[in-house]
Amino acid sequence: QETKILVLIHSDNGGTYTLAQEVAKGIESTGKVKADIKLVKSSSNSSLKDIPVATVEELTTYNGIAFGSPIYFGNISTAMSEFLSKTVDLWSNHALEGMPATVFMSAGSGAGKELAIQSFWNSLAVHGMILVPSGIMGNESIDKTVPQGNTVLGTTSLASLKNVERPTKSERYLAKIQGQNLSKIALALKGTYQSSLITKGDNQEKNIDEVLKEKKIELPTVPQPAGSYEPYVRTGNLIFINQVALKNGKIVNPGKLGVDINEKQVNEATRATILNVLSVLKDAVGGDLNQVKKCVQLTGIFNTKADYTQHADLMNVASNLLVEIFGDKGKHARATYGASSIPVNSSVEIQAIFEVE
Ligand SMILES: Cc1cc2nc3c(=O)[nH]c(=O)nc-3n(C[C@H](O)[C@H](O)[C@H](O)COP(=O)(O)O)c2cc1C
Repeated sequence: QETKILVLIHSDNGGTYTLAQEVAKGIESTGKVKADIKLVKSSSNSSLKDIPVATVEELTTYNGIAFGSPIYFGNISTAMSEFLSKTVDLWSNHALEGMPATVFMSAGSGAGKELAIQSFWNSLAVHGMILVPSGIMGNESIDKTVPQGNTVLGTTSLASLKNVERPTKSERYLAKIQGQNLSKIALALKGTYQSSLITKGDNQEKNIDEVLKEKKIELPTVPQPAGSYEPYVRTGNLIFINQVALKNGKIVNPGKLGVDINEKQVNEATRATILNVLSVLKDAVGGDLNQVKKCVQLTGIFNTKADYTQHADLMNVASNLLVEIFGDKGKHARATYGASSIPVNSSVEIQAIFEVE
């Protein structure tokens, strides 16, 4: 299986992103690891707007994570902190334990730069991640005639010192070798800890009810049809299901993305929708989800504005959950698109086809 490292960042003005690009180059310089740069939240900044947004669920699919954020008051930035606060389920499932991580940060003056990385490390230590420091790696080669953002914990960049280009050449160099170091450690640790890369395979043998219990995923009651149709149709070994974001008789976060609701709210609605799909699927296989042989195809329809293009990121919430539950059997073909309206003002509709025994 391919070795992949996530470079997970928040950036306001692009400083963290510039460092992230160097970290990614360092990761890929080993020739054996692919680096994906993703944001913790979407950005309208022109240099950042095309970077994909990561989901919490996908963190476990990587072999290591390089975290990067601006320093806010000697600490993690607010957006990064918010993202980390959503990883409670991963934490209680020990999902990131033993995975290597490193931290780099973009500073203004550099005030509290080591404190900020150390504080970032607190959260990663609670997750049981293997923290990879920089030590004095590369310090012999940096330009000491100007202040640099080198720290023993990880690279920073002193963005507000204007007499030289920032991040400096030296800071970019340090970021690159920090990435390279993480890459080597990720390769060495690959397969030594229980990431979903391993459990995914295991899940194929595991009882799906146990997987759901372990992951604290509760399936809702089967939604009843709101019109002249069946909740599912089985033809041969294929089951066809269509659902919207109905939960306890109400639509979760109704409306149009970018007008009534934000991406996070659509993500919640998408999770509710795919859980409805699974609930109907369970009903269709007489209560035994172990009979599912394959998720064949998902189609995700989102209520978006005409110029919206990030449907694929929205749909990953559903796709990743299926892989998390069913392992390789959960991998599927997929289509996503935008619609100007969806029945009962749901922000999302999911169509699914499963092959069963
Ligand atoms: C609320 C806030 C607090 C900040 N606190 C610090 C700080 O304690 N130390 C520091 O060096 N820079 C501080 N900065 C400056 C940012 O770290 C700096 O602008 C950083 O380069 C932004 O990274 P970016 O270019 O990726 O957005 C702060 C900025 C903000 C908005």
